Amino acid sequence: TQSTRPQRLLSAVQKNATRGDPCSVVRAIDDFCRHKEWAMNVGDEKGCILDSVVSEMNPAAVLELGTYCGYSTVRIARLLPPDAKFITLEFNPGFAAIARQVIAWAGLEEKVQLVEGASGDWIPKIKEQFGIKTFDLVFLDHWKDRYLPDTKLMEECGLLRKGSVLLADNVICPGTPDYLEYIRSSPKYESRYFKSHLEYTKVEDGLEKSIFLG
Ligand SMILES: Nc1ncnc2c1ncn2CCCCCNC(=O)c1cc(-c2ccc(F)cc2)cc(O)c1O
Ligand SMILES: [Mg+2]
Repeated sequence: TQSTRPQRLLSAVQKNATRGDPCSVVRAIDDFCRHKEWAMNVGDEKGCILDSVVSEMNPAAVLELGTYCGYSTVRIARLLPPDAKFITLEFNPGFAAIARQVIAWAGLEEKVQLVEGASGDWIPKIKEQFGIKTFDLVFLDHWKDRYLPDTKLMEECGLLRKGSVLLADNVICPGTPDYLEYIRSSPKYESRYFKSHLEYTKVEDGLEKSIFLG
């Protein structure tokens, strides 16, 4: 049977990366996506911006919306302190199955809790299910028309505290116009745009970093 792109990406990791070495997993995926098949990972250029935000925050609790193959999951988890809580939500079971194996190849399965389901269903249950009060960092990389409703939902569920950071991928391409309009005009957030490029291309894209002011 025909393999899927995530399956071919996983094969490239298993062939070219060293077990237990997150950086070699990141490099293997970037090489595969740049030279063999494009895939919608945050990529190396925006990934460095993600790294700097994670390192600067040293977060105790992180939420990722949209795991895909686990590329950004590995980038984030490799930088977290040992007792940090990291939840990543993936809607597509096929993607989740690949991501689990990519995360395991990197040796980071102990640091990540991959939950299968839709963000809108899970966000209201996170507090009770995972014993998390608030998130220090949320990385939004799922359906672009879910960024705004899910941000409002996280506010309503009390998952954000003064200083929580939302980092949103793809605010230019594919674009999240309603989210940008809200977050940049809301007095509850202080926002900054990090100009970059769509992963593995010359097309403009960027990350929007927004600090919740409470
Ligand atoms: N837990 C959950 N809840 C709700 N939805 C959930 C979910 N978990 C997953 N999804 C469903 C998200 C599916 C993938 C989202 N990402 C994207 O759609 C995406 C697309 C591009 C792209 C750009 C230019 C092009 F020409 C083509 C594609 C680039 C990116 O960096 C992207 O992140
Ligand atoms: Mg993305």
